[in-house]
Amino acid sequence: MSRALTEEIPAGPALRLLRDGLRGSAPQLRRAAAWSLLEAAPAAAAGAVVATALDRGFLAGDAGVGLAWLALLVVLYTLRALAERAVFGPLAETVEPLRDVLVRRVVHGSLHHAVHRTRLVDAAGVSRLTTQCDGVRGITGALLRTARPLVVTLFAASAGLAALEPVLAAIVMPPLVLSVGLFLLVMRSLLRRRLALLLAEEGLAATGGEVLTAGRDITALGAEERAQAEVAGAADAALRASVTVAWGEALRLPVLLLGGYLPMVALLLAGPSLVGQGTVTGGAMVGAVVYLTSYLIPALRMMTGTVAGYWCQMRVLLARLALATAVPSPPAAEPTAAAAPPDGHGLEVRELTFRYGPHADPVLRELDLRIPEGGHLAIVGPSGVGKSTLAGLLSGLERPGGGRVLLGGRPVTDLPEALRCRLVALVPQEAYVFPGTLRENLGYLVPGAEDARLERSVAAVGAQALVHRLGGLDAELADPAGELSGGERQLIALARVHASPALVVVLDEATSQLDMGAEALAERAFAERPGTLVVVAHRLSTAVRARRVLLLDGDRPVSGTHAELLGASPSYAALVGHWNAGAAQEPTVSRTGPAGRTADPAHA
Ligand SMILES: Nc1ncnc2c1ncn2[C@@H]1O[C@H](COP(=O)(O)OP(=O)(O)OP(=O)(O)O)[C@@H](O)[C@H]1O
Repeated sequence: MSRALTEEIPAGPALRLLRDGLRGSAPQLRRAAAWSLLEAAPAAAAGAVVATALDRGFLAGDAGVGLAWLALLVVLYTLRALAERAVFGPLAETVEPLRDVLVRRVVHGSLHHAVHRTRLVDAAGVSRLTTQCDGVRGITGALLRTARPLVVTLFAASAGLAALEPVLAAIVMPPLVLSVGLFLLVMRSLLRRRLALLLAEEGLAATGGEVLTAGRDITALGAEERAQAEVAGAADAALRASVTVAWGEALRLPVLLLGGYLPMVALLLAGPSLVGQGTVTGGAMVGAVVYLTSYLIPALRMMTGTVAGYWCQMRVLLARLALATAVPSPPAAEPTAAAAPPDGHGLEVRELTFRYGPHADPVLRELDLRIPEGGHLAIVGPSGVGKSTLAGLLSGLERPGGGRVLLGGRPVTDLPEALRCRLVALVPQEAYVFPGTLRENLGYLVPGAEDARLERSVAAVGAQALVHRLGGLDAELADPAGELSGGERQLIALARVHASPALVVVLDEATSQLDMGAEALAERAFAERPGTLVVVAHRLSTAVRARRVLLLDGDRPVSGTHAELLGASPSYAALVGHWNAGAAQEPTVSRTGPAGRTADPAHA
């Protein structure tokens, strides 16, 4: 087995994931263990009961006594059936929370990778992972149903045999203990071989699937031989892995022979002379055989077969989940730097460079920009030039590839996340309104806020009519995406951020679905709110209202007031011309905007 393969299925994270998933289920597992003791009653007593039934009943010529003792077995098996039934409750209460923990990990990990773009996350991948969570739940349930009674049976039958006749236990136990030890030793290699087979089979299925779906392309490119070689290679690998597993499985035989059949032969060889000498009774001999054949040998067979198989599948699934959901632990912050709050809420961008992939062209290249505390900047530029990217960088959601983004003199991405989320709010174009009451939605960034504060923000951004129509702050939004228009959702998101304590607000086309009047009102509300405001402009009027405008235009970003840029930048003038042409469809844009606020070139 290759080293790479073993590394692909690390045990540590898989076992940690299982431990985390079972952490809250200790009481349920204790309850299941308690029922297991009752379940073990027949395994502990069967040999002794049979021995007594023989010695005192059937062999002593009193069949009634023998039958009475055998009736005790019926009682014990009935108790075991009741215990088996009762154990399902705690088992369900164990495996369901385990599944929930795993699904939460999947969601958390997927969101983390999607947000930080550290891994490609698609719906099919997430759904595959949640199916694997179900797999772990099922196998854990199966393991708890099989491995738990198996262990209990091994101990109970051994103890029963020792109590029945120590001489016979001395014959049976040493090879049995040796075989269990041997199995635990070979289990590791068996597990590795089964894991290798599973991976090889998956590899074969994946290669075969790819070749089948790309059949036309393969024919068009004349790549039949190569495709055939790839499938044949994967099939060979699966075949080799199967042979290795078969050899590994063969190890079960010596384990069974040593632990099960060798004691049986020893009992049969030693039995007649022991019985003849009167060292043991005939009933005890039969009782020992009952322990061995009815409990110990089946338990050994189960341990080396079914349980090992379940455990192997479980390890694979858990390892997959652990790898897929692992998120890097946040870098340790410098203690003093992390503690220092930013000095004010002005933004400064120094030689900022950003690209989405290591080999992609930079979206932003060595950009310099200053937005003083309380400043109001509009970002404009053609589609795809990097406006939203810059908005994400200013908010600290993206980490610069080169250069720095400083908030109050401190790199914005270095701020403790809770502080950054309190200080900076980004409102994207796609407003998110979640199912819940309007109050919960509006107060999401200020938990426990008084209604008056929320209502002030609602009024400021012009959402009163909407809130009134929905039925006030208590109104329940069951399906916001279905029952609210895009513009209405934007109004709620705007009011939510307006009510928040954020000192830096970045609106990324956050008013794009409002009409011009509503947009002007909302922007004025934010301009009048204390703090620094950055608006990615959807319309010319936004740029006109801002104190300063940044035009992103390829490698030559320029900034100034609207009037300055109109005179100095042909690109800006062209953009304005283009906007004006588009605005002819909409109500006229005045120089001061509907809110009557004149752009002030004197303030940056
Ligand atoms: N997650 C991403 N991965 C790779 N490339 C991206 C990603 N997001 C954006 N880009 C690319 O980066 C460039 C800038 O995108 P951005 O969304 O910042 O532009 P924009 O100016 O806001 O565009 P628009 O006005 O159309 O919203 C575009 O070429 C875009 O395709």
